[in-house]
Amino acid sequence: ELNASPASALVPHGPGVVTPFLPPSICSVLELIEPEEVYSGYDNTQPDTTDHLLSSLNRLAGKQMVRMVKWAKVLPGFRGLPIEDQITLIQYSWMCLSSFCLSWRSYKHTNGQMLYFAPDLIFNEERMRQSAMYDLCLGMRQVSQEFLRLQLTYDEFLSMKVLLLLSTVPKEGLKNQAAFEEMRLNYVKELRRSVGKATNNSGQTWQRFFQLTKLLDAMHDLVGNLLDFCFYTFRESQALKVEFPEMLVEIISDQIPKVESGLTHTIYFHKK
Ligand SMILES: Cc1noc(COc2cccc(F)c2F)c1-c1ccc(CNS(=O)(=O)C2(C)CC2)cc1
Repeated sequence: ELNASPASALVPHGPGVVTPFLPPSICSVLELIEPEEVYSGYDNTQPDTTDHLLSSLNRLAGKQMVRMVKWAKVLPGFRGLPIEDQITLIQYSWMCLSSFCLSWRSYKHTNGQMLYFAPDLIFNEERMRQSAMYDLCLGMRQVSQEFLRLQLTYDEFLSMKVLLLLSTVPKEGLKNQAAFEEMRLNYVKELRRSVGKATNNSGQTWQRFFQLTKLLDAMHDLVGNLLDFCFYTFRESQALKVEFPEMLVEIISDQIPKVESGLTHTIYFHKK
């Protein structure tokens, strides 16, 4: 239990004064390790053509992936998993994590009105249409509007994000399934704690926990459609003139066969 404060760990503070040493809470570590916002480097002097928008999104996604891997490596509990399981979990959940962070930025910066991919790449309705992903963009904007309706807190967002990293696994199980399940349970408890804080542990706590876990389940359906679009664009990238950075090429080419041969399993909180 990462949060328990061992009574014995009292730090003497000069003669007679003892200040209890409390390990940092999980939520304070999650806040500390959260990556900074990334700029896309979008060239606004160029026209908003579909290939220019999508290639810029891909360049941005590649930069985000570098920070996502660094984040996972310092995520409490993640280092304790076998390296193969770490790679599998990131490979299976990168689109889900990227979309969830997009929804949070869109909620925080535009109140869910636009898609805030980056400070220099914000999608209004016109760009959503131009991107050839209008419906996907609308779906993502709905998630950020749900954050607004719920007034999602930062700590709830951070623990939900870790649960998304731990929600898509190989059908035949991970190398160390037990270690994974223990880590996942710790973050379900962490989400429960964050929800308790957000509701002042009132009678609303369980209702809110239900709503947030429903929202996590809904993310997977939206991201499934995004992945279909991603795999299509990736396969037709030459014809569509959409560039993919090396980081994405590696992840997507590894992920396509596994997803398309049904080797992945998504863990839902609620039955369909
Ligand atoms: C960056 C970034 N910030 O959030 C997201 C995920 O969310 C969405 C991405 C696109 C449309 C949406 F409506 C989303 F909600 C990304 C992101 C960008 C590109 C790729 C891979 N490229 S791709 O083939 O999927 C594509 C999109 C270029 C066509 C993967 C993630």
